[in-house]
Amino acid sequence: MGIEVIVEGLTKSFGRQTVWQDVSLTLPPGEVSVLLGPSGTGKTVFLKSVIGLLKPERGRVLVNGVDMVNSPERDIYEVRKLFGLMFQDGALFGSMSLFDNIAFPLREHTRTKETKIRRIVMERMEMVGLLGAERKLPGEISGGMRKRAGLARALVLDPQIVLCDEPDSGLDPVRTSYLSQLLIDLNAQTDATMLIVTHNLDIAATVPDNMGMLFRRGLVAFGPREVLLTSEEPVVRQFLTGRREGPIGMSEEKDEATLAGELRYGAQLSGPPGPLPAQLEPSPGLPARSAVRRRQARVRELWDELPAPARAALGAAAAPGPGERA
Ligand SMILES: Nc1ncnc2c1ncn2[C@@H]1O[C@H](COP(=O)(O)OP(=O)(O)OP(=O)(O)O)[C@@H](O)[C@H]1O
Repeated sequence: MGIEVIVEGLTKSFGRQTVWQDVSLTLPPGEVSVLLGPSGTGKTVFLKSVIGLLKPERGRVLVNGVDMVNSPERDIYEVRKLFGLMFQDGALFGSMSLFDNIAFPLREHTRTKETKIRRIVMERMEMVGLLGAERKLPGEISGGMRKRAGLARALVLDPQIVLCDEPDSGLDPVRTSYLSQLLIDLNAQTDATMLIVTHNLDIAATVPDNMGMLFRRGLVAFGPREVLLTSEEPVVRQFLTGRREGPIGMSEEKDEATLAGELRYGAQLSGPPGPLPAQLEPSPGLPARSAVRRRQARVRELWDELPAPARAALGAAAAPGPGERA
């Protein structure tokens, strides 16, 4: 099972510019979480802070008992091995085949024999639907395939926490839908804790168990997806429904994929309260996600703190039973 990530009171500045302050949230083990936010709100800076590549001035990030902000570099380096990272641009080496790109972390960080490397790489390539493309160079394949190769590479060391930085950037809505399904399928197969940073509403509406949103130097909210999807907070409503009127201005403009997602989900979310967009299920033949059962138990514990619209969206079946209330 994936590992819990606890973020407490995190504040990050560059010189006099505060990117965000006092951010606290917990990524529940094995669940999929999405961090939304307009461009430039510091989502990438947040990911880099979680793995200890950037140093916030205040707060801590606890992973496996190690504080990724304040611990000695040696300890942070060890814990970083638990993470798989998928970067925005895939970050593949242009002169290496896909096979060699995906094998790279194994060759670089382990003493695994080539026969075993081959088995692991082929398994991961199969997971992301890239079998047959082993010999291709990154420049010879589509953007969607490059993303999937980046994801396969993030998975070769069997990470317990997977961080994806805008996995959808540059993808059309159809490819983004395939990618959304792939993220859920990978979670079903690995049970890793996943954090996806995005401003894509297709992913936000259909993939995560939990959602949060960064806006103007703060975390607006973080919690079960139903909390954000039913939130009355003006900035959250505007972001999720794509209205021009609201606190988000031109300087925090959205990209094409965001607008396409809004066409699909905006109407559903801005209309009168109704069923939320359904969360994706793993593809047929894959195991059920273990996170679902754990999340149900967690939601029952949280129940009394949840806003009424979120409880309504979760439905009476999610409520704690008579002797279960704290
Ligand atoms: N190393 C750095 N030095 C100085 N400023 C930085 C550095 N890295 C990021 N920033 C600033 O921090 C802010 C947040 O950047 P970040 O890339 O995290 O935003 P984002 O939410 O990921 O944006 P996008 O959605 O467009 O990728 C920006 O104003 C950026 O210029």
